[in-house]
Amino acid sequence: MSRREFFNDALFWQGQSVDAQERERLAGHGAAVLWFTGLSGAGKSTLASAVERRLHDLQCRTFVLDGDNLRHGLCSDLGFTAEDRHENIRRASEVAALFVQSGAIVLSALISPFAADRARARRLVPEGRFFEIYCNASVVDCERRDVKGLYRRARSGEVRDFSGISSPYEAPGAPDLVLHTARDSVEQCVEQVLELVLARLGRPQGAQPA
Ligand SMILES: Nc1ncnc2c1ncn2[C@@H]1O[C@H](COP(=O)(O)OS(=O)(=O)O)[C@@H](OP(=O)(O)O)[C@H]1O
Ligand SMILES: Nc1ncnc2c1ncn2[C@@H]1O[C@H](COP(=O)(O)OP(=O)(O)O)[C@@H](O)[C@H]1O
Repeated sequence: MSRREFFNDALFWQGQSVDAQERERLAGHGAAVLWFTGLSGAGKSTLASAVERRLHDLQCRTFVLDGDNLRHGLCSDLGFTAEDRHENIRRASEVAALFVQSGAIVLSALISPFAADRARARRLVPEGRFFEIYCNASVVDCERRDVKGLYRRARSGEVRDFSGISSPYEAPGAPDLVLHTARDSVEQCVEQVLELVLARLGRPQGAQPA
């Protein structure tokens, strides 16, 4: 990046004015947040990593944010009370915004049960760069999968404050995309995500419509 490009980027991110042409050029880089939300077991991690693989094939730079890399480090002091979840999502949102500034596509795979927290995450990135992707699978469907055995432990009371059972999950009212993960296959859901992202951000060279 030249000094001029760097300077313009800095102005852009400080919210100061750059001329329209320059803004257009900056908007041309593919940075964005794909914010997957849904119950535990709804398919967020599976889809975030499958979409990430496809984006790598398109030479996009990506970063996945999920419980594994956040709750073991940056958020290791947090549990699952509403207060701790607000803070978890606040930190994740700030990290996502930083990665967007670096030009990456961030794929967030957190339950993020509260609409207000997701709305704040959206506000931290430039307009049109945040995609709320609702992995829509019911408690019944997720419990049937019970990928990690957590539903069973939540039903027995061993795990407390469990989303969808003993802690609320606010489904998105107007998400950018709804994936019916108990109806459609992983491959079908991945195609739906890519279609949305490529349509809104523009196709990197070599990307073909599905
Ligand atoms: N009480 C309770 N409720 C929900 N989830 C629980 C709980 N305890 C542990 N886990 C595991 O933690 C993962 C969810 O962490 P998140 O950071 O995504 O949660 S949140 O966004 O702050 O609500 C979640 O991961 P996923 O299953 O991938 O969603 C669970 O494996
Ligand atoms: N369309 C689909 N999208 C995502 N996952 C699916 C789909 N169909 C079946 N699955 C399965 O559901 C499970 C979802 O688990 P996971 O991705 O860990 O969910 P989450 O990250 O939301 O907790 C996986 O075992 C996955 O193979």
